[in-house]
Amino acid sequence: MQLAHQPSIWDLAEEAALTPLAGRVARHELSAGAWVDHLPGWVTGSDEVLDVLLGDIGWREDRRQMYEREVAVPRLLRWYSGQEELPHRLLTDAREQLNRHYLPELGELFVTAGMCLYRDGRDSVAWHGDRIGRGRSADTMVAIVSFGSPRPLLLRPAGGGESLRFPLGHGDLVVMGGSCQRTWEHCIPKTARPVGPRVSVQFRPRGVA
Ligand SMILES: O=C(O)CCC(=O)C(=O)O
Ligand SMILES: [Fe+2]
Repeated sequence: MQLAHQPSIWDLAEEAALTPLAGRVARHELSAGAWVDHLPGWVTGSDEVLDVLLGDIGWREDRRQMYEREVAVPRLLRWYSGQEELPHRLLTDAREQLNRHYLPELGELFVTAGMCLYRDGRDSVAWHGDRIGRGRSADTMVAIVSFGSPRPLLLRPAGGGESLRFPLGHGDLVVMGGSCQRTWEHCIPKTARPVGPRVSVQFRPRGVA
């Protein structure tokens, strides 16, 4: 006699998938030719992706050049050059779908994947633009897919001003485009609220960081 199939956690976990971008992603025009596209819930079934990202994928502490000086960055980093296979096929599919959607406007491909792990509310990144490389002088795009605990991405005009707040939850997409890296700054502020880990995956064209 065969035993009845016991449901396991794998039967309950929803398989990670992408939802369509076209006609659903909302564009927010900022000043000076900068814009932000936002699509909450772009990825469904994100738990299995987060599980992989929170595993041993080679996270390391890093230092990064910001504001013309080197500052300690309170978060862990993992960089994928574009040659190296990404740790979950959903991320490879995500880059492909972003390329199909944005290529006509961007004129080149998203290649690299920079990943940041914010272990808790004490991890953060200070106000900055992604201005190492071509983002300093030319329009470009940085596409961010967020997994895990929601954290807000704040944007303000470079040099200061009122800030805009984009909540980034599990499976959400935000794309910073146009002059955003030159004329605006962004940050992930610290929070005293008890928050779990968050992983940000940022796709950029070659030569933008
Ligand atoms: O955590 C994020 O989503 C943003 C990270 C970021 O701005 C950066 O690493 O340049
Ligand atoms: Fe950034």
